[in-house]
Amino acid sequence: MDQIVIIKCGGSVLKSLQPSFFQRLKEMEEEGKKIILVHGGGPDITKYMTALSIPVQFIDGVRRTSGQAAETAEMVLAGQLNPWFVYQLNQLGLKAIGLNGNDGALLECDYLKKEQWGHVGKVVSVNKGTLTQLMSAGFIPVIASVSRNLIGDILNLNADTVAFEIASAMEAESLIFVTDVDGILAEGKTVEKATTSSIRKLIETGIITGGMIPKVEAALNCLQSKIKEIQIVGKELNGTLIVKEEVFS
Ligand SMILES: Nc1ncnc2c1ncn2[C@@H]1O[C@H](COP(=O)(O)OP(=O)(O)O)[C@@H](O)[C@H]1O
Ligand SMILES: CC(=O)N[C@@H](CCC(=O)OP(=O)(O)O)C(=O)O
Repeated sequence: MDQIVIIKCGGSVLKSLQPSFFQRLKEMEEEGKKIILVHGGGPDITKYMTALSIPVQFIDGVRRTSGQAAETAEMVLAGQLNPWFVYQLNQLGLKAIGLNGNDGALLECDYLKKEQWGHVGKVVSVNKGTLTQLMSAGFIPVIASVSRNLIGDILNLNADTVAFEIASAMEAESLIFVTDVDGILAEGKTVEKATTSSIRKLIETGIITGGMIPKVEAALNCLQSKIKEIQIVGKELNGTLIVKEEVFS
């Protein structure tokens, strides 16, 4: 079976991805790996919300999303960043195709908890067929983390969570989170290897906060599924490897 690699690019880093990143994608393709890209766009959504005087609120790295905030998220993610990213990839000779959760009925979504989070969505199911057909035709799917539910309400999806859901549904071999820091940092240094218990401790002690929380939670969920390799890395692709608890004999 094809080895599938999911790469999630955070909004924090999307616009400053380096040639080495795109080169690595090409190498992975040459190695016969199938790539799926997922992207966020938190900073740009915040920028446009601020310009439109829409209040911005994050709780543990997840945006509380009003109806207007959801409209902004859809405009920015599916209307602007996704075409921009697809364009960059195509320019470099990678055959990319842009999708949001609606395209090819890719993501079935519903409200996470409307009274608490507003228009934040959760992924109910992933349409594997949409992705496998595109990949068989030689495309790299590039997925924006926004979708609509069955009655057409816009749902803002955290891109780290979407990356995990896609990785899990596609039985991916690895999931790589690319962000604006070289992995999980503690006392100013990269934690090279993290396990469930070390991550829990770093959250409890307030070392992991904000936007790193959805990432490590997605990583911990990956450890429960069959995904073998999970990394959180910076632009140069150096960072933290997340592994199951080490067994000491
Ligand atoms: N222990 C930690 N190590 C590294 N980054 C952390 C940590 N705790 C919080 N963060 C924050 O998480 C941010 C990355 O998350 P986020 O801004 O949501 O990025 P992205 O847009 O890539 O998803 C870092 O820039 C940093 O400010
Ligand atoms: C519900 C929720 O938090 N949605 C995110 C979607 C974008 C995202 O996840 O962007 P990053 O990858 O840059 O963090 C948001 O509104 O910021």
